[in-house]
Amino acid sequence: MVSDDHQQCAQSKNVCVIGAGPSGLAAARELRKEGHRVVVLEQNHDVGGQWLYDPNTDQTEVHSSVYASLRLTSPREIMGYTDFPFLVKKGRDVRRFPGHKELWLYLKDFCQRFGLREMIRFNTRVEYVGMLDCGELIIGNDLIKWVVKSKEKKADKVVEEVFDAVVVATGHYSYPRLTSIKGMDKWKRKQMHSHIYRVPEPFRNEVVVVVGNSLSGQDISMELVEVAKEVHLSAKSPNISEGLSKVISKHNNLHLHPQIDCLREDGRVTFVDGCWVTADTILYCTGYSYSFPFLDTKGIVVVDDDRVGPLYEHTFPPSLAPSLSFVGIPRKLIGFPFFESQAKWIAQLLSGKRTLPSWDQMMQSVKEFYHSRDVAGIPKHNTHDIANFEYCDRYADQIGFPHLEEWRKGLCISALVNSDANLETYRDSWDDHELLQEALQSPHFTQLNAQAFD
Ligand SMILES: Cc1cc2nc3c(=O)[nH]c(=O)nc-3n(C[C@H](O)[C@H](O)[C@H](O)COP(=O)(O)OP(=O)(O)OC[C@H]3O[C@@H](n4cnc5c(N)ncnc54)[C@H](O)[C@@H]3O)c2cc1C
Repeated sequence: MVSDDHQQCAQSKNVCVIGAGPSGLAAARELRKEGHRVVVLEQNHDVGGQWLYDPNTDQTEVHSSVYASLRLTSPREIMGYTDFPFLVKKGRDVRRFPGHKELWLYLKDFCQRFGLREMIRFNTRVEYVGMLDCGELIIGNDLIKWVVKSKEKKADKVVEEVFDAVVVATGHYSYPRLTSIKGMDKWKRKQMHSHIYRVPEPFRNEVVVVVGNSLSGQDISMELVEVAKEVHLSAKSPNISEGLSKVISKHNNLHLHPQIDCLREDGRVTFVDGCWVTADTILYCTGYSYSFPFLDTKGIVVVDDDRVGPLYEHTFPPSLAPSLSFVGIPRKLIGFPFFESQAKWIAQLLSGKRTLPSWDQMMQSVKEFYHSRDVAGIPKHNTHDIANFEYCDRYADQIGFPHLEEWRKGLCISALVNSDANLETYRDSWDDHELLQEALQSPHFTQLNAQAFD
């Protein structure tokens, strides 16, 4: 284990990071590097967040939505943190798109390498975060302090602590986004969300309706067809990818339908085109909602139709910055390096090395961002979908963080294009060999390779 060099910073703060998933780990590391005193509170028994697979779905609250067969949708080369490549390791899952466990092991290696575990209190769930009542509310400056109440598993006692700053890194793939369908409450057969789907076996010989054809909907349908009697995939749009069309034409028991119109008490599921099937199970692959049940900001930060706001650059609520921040809110970007850039920014703001724009400027920026999304016809619930490398580079510029390497961008796009055309095979067969060579010959792999596991 080699710990990072810690800076002596003039304004060292007591910081609580909530969550030890990929974004919380990046935050903890950068905060400590900057000289802050860091405590990470993690409800689970280990690091990894989504990547800590949890086969038990019968308990009331499960964090991870990862299913047993899940393999990465992005190639491993683009997944790593900027100075810790996600290398192929002997005796492990060496595939380019490895299974979920390999990413979990990578995150454990990351913690080991940089000595992060010592900052983490495991099995400790945060139940409340709120501003310390200082008599009057002092908004927008350093004097806000935060009360964090947490509870250790199997202990009754709630521990109350006060911090100078809180970084929320609790992820957003754990609270199912449920659709509302006519007759849903009266439909007596099995209805479940992909959040608690793990293996196909319980659906053997069943007729299953899968709602939603996003990544999980497609993946799960593809494995269900091997055991279920029939799989009926209900998609919002009739425009499906070439890859999905190929899969459907290959399997006699996989059928595509439009949206569901209503559910009937006798088990019928009727689609908007009038077709119907009698199903045993409806599996909702309808995505996830942002939720921070522990967070009390007196209404300053709210979640409105999956818009968490107002957040300056998806990270800081202007009225509470920099003492309250969020890492990992944006979707549809290359996650780990972005989390690092967010973490660095937060750490440097807290130490006083950098300053934020004025409250007015931050609010104006948020407003302009919302307006640009409205004009582009992007629904509010997709506020945090970035899908834009330029945004990541602009974000990085604010703190002098390196831009995403061109090969990272290229490999990300080639995987997306390949999955679109070859849904069933893209994780095992590809044609981006030149880009891959470029990546493997880049400093990320050639210079950091030796350091990563020395
Ligand atoms: C099915 C699925 C497939 C995915 N595939 C990919 C992929 O191929 N590539 C990719 O880049 N991303 C993928 N993702 C996205 C994935 O979520 C991110 O890679 C990453 O895990 C986000 O990290 P995070 O730390 O922000 O959140 P998480 O990984 O969710 O970690 C949050 C942590 O916070 C903890 N926590 C939450 N609430 C509390 C509390 N109250 N108190 C204490 N601790 C708390 C949780 O236990 C958890 O450890 C996938 C997600 C899902 C669900």
